[in-house]
Amino acid sequence: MVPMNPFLYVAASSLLTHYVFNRREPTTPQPVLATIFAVPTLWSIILLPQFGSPLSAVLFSFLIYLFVLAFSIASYRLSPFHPLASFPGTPISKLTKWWGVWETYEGRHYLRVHELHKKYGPIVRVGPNELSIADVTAIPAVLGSGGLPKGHWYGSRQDLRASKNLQVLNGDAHANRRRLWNRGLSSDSIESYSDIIEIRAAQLIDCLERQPGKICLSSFFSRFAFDFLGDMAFGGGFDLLRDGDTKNFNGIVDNGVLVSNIISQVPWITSMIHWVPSWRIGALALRDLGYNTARKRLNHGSITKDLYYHLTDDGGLERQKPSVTDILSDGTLAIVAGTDTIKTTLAAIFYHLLLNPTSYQRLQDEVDRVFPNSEDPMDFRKLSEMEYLDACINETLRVMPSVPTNGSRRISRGYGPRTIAGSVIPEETEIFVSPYPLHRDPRYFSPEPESFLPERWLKSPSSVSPEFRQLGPYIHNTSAFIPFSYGPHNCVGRQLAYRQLRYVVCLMMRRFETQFAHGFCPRDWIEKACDRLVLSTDPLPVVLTPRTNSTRVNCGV
Ligand code: HEM
Repeated sequence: MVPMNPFLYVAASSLLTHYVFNRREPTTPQPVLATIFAVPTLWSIILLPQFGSPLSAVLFSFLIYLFVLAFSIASYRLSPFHPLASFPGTPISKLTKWWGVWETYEGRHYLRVHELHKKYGPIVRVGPNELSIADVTAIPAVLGSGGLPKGHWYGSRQDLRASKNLQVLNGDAHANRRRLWNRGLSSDSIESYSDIIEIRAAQLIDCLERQPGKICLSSFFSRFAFDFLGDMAFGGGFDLLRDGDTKNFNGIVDNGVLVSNIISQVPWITSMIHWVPSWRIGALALRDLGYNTARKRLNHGSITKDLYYHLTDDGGLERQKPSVTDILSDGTLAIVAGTDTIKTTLAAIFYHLLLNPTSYQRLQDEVDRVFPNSEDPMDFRKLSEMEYLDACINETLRVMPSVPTNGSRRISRGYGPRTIAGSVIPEETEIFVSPYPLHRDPRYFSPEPESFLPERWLKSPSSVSPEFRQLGPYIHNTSAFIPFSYGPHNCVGRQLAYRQLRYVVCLMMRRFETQFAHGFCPRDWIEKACDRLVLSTDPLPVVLTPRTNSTRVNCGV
């Protein structure tokens, strides 16, 4: 029998669709698209006798169905009945994740989330089913061992047609792969990569000495990072300092990570990446760069004990050899994780030092004191004892962590609610614990948490200036300092990163006086830093002047 009131029937099927999707949240677009196409199509056939014209029946069914579905979803998400209703946030963030897509596209997502925390406090609803928590107690509870498994955010980091890389794995599979990475980045392995740091850093200085006038410092840091990573992980192969970025490796990484970062806001569309040509090209180019580089390395076999020597278990320490497809998928991760982070951090260190001449001078003095003879080799042990150098590096990673957001964790269905940072959080909630808002929280870093003040890291009271003490009460909670994340999924390259950063910064300070280039606007540079998982910055134009013995004396040695 034809229904008396077609509106009610179509509307009821919309509400039923919402109920079903709410109970069994789809993780791929296919069931969503199939349902919202199939249900109104069916109604238009049933209602055809009532409307006479097929066009009117189709229009009516689709309009009513989609309108009621959208209305129902929106009302539920904004209603007091939603499981996350008690958590503050803007109406738009409660309503949809598409605001996050836009902000991510613009690269401002990390700044918006920080603003939301400043306005609403430590727990903020940043999506219909997502919270951002900026509270130190959430770090072990969410990211620590015994914390939560990775959330849907990580799904978008995965090429669906390939093996999972280390970053997206969970549980035992992650622990097994991580063991290989741990060996490749253990203290002994890092010791063996020190020669590569020295050679590539010397080549960087050589290149810079040959550049007259204004140069883009970040571009040279990027070349250094690529060349070092290529030698350390794949036994060589990039040589950007020698040839320039002729194959556009930087562009490939930038485009590839932009795509996955946008998709990570709405991970259920990951499989649609292949429907949008520019996304597909960007993602595939990055995947191919990682695959081909790793494949070439595997074909050559292990000549030195590089990272891939350990990832392929050429030392024969595992009961079962890792599979080739798994090893290949880690190639892209190695490139993205080990190049952009170093480039951005080096550029950010110089940016902050140049903006703060007192800090620059104090670091210069320390460098000249520890290495008084400009030709002496730099001993890595001495570098790790340079308190002010580490203070500058840590302060940069605090105010401008090169990974400002981190991936999400999730309370899985069936595991019940969890109490985190004093609040009961229902299951099926995605949770972000991000460095950026934590590092700028006055409860953890004071005085002036938003300012670059390396002195806050100095341990002995005698090294802290009276000016610093006058700024206000001192709070320094390093438990809230997580630029390398925390727990079993933290950065496996942390120690290697410090080694590179210390060496390059110190060598640059020994060899050059650095100034911002004429006309450079520091404010624009920092405001344009975009979150692409790793912060992506504009070029950093500077002028370098080689230091002579007389300038060293003038600098207080
Ligand atoms: C300043 C430099 C660096 C910073 C700030 C940094 C930061 C991070 C962060 C925050 C994560 C966790 C990302 C997530 O939420 O999943 C991570 C993971 C990772 N990083 Fe780094 N990183 C740096 C340098 C490096 C270097 C030099 C390597 C060497 C190749 C490296 C390799 C990795 C790998 C393989 C992972 C994945 C670990 C896992 O999932 O178990 N990183 N890094």
